[in-house]
Amino acid sequence: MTVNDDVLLVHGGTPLEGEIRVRGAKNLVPKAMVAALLGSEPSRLRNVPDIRDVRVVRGLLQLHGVTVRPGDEPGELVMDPTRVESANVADIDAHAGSSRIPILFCGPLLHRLGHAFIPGLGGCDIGGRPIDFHFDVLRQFGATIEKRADGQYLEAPKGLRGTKIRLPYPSVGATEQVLLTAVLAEGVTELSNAAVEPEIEDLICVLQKMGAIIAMDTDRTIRITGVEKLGGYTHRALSDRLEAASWASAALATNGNIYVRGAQQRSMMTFLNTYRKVGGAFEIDDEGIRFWHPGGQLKSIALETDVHPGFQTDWQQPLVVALTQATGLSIIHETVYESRLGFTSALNQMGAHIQLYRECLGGSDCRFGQRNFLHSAVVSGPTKLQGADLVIPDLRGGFSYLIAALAAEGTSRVHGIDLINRGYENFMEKLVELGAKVELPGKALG
Ligand SMILES: CC(=O)N[C@H]1[C@@H](OP(=O)(O)OP(=O)(O)OC[C@H]2O[C@@H](n3ccc(=O)[nH]c3=O)[C@H](O)[C@@H]2O)O[C@H](CO)[C@@H](O)[C@@H]1O
Ligand SMILES: C=C(OP(=O)(O)O)C(=O)O
Repeated sequence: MTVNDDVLLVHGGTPLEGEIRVRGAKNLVPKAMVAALLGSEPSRLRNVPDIRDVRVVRGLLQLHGVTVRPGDEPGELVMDPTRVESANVADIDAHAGSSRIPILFCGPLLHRLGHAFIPGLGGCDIGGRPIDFHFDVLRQFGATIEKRADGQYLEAPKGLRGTKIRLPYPSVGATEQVLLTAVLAEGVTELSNAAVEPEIEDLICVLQKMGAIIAMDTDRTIRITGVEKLGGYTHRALSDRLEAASWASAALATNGNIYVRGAQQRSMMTFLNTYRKVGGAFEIDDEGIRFWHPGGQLKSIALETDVHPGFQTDWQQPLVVALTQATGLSIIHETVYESRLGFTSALNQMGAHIQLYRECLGGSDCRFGQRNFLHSAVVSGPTKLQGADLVIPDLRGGFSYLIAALAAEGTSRVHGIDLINRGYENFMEKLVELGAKVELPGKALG
């Protein structure tokens, strides 16, 4: 196990109380930035958070000749794609392993340049995360793909043509790949079994503003009529429902009370239902949502993660920490990623009782049943948590460790906290604002 030297000391036992603000969604903003590459005019994106995934895409856009500059209001980016060019492969390679987003440059670069080079992808280590659907759909559009030692090289010798596609699973990334490719492809594309996450709907809104023709049916079918040219867009990114839910779970696990400015009910309905079943309280107004622990015992639940409108997998890890404080047995069935429960072993070291299973517990069979994946969990609670030495494994697992450390008695040393900057804007400042007792050894906070 690698122990990074960026360590946060967390002195637990203080309820998180106060107000924080979430901005644009990590899972939308970088994709809307890629969409700007398809336009013949500058685009303006608002509500952009200062997170690493945004910086990575900004760097990639600039490598391809797109100028990116701050706009008039805080959190606004203006992207001018009028001089798109091939990037130096050696420079692009510096972005290898940085995030999942580079794969989404395929369609836009094929349209703009006729070829694309995509470095190796990063993202959270929570399963195999293959990209076979992406390459299958790109081939259907007419692309050729050559695997090279340092990445993938793509060409579209005869241009890209609309096609009929059915995804084997409603993958978010593969759906975005189809959208970003089909909008400028010749003719009509029909995508069935598409992902319909709120971030995908928002990306469709961005593309429609640029001049695309996209129809969404109620049965996971999306029809895209290719157009010859797209313009720019002005768009305010939808807010980050994943970050909002993380703070909601933190409020529950620490007996706290947090007003999350920017949180939106519409994209969080499934989370809110679950929060209420566990015994958490919330109040919604026009500007955000207040989440709190209303006192008394939390209730155990059976929970299955799923594609939208189901319970989003990125909500799972932070909520599991709160479930260690619920009375009785909670069952978690993770059906989106085969290895997203490994983070629980550190919670057990802190005093939690969580047992993992290979079987599909909790109702339905998933792709991972009868295989060698520990993808179900039984959480038995409530259990007192004790401070520990923790090494952050992935983005949401990392935030979960912060929550656990804040809820625990005593002091925890949380290693590798820089990873959290990938998806949580200014999280340390927010923790301090909420009254958390945290220290960066040798540095002042707050
Ligand atoms: C940057 C971003 O937006 N990340 C989100 C995106 O990830 P991402 O787009 O990578 O997730 P997908 O929806 O594509 O993956 C879902 C499942 O499909 C499988 N799969 C996917 C593609 C493929 O080519 N082959 C394949 O087998 C994956 O291994 C996984 O089991 O959606 C996930 C599901 O809501 C979220 O957890 C991530 O936060
Ligand atoms: C899994 C996640 O992100 P990514 O796809 O960027 O790894 C996440 O945001 O929890």
